[in-house]
Amino acid sequence: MADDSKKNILQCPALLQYILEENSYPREHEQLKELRETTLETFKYWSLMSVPADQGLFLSMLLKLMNAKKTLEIGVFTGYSLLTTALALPADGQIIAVDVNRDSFEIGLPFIKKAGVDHKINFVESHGMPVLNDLLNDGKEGEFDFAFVDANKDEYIKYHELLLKLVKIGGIIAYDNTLWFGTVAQSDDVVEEKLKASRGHTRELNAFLVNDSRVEIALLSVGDGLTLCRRIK
Ligand SMILES: C[S@@+](CC[C@H](N)C(=O)[O-])C[C@H]1O[C@@H](n2cnc3c(N)ncnc32)[C@H](O)[C@@H]1O
Repeated sequence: MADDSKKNILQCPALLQYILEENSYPREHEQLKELRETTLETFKYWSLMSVPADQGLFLSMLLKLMNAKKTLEIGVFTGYSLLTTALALPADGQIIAVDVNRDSFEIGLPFIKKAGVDHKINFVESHGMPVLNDLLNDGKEGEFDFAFVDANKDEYIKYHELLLKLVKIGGIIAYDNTLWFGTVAQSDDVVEEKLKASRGHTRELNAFLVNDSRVEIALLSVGDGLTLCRRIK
């Protein structure tokens, strides 16, 4: 099984294997499967950065239920969540996808092209904050139906303030990894050193969102934790 097993809130490997192998992989788009396998071969352990297949199926259904057309993504890596989004949007859908590293996006790009959805994607090699600020300065307030944030945890709260302006009322902002390997529920002294900083940022984000009356929230225990924020103000 792919490294999906390591960064997942389900702590029961057999159950996770059942969900992935007997439910999600059989329904995964052929190009998503190829992208996932190439990511695993290329990045080995670090392929766990990709959104897992069960979460991908959920995101796809959500985007279709919302009739989403214009979306934002911060944190592309090789493009599993990006290709998932591009496949779910209508033919005239548009995604602004931002990542500081173009090289990993290029690894996934052939599969995005093979799936015939590259025309929906505008990839921007940049940090997330300047792109969001530019969009606001260009008058794109309220233009987006959906935003997916899967990047540097230390800026999620800053992204939130800008995304609340860019995403329309009724639209959804989704934050990935909001359970951070389950460490959010552990005491600091038992958490592995390399996970500590993002654990702190994630706990801060979760506490912030609970008190944010501008959004309705749902923290889903899928993948590594996914928080949906529906803008209501
Ligand atoms: C967990 S991976 C994204 C995985 C991706 N959503 C997928 O399904 O494959 C995180 C990505 O965030 C990018 N990143 C890190 N800091 C960033 C920043 N400040 N702005 C934009 N992207 C950033 C990294 O280069 C990396 O590709």
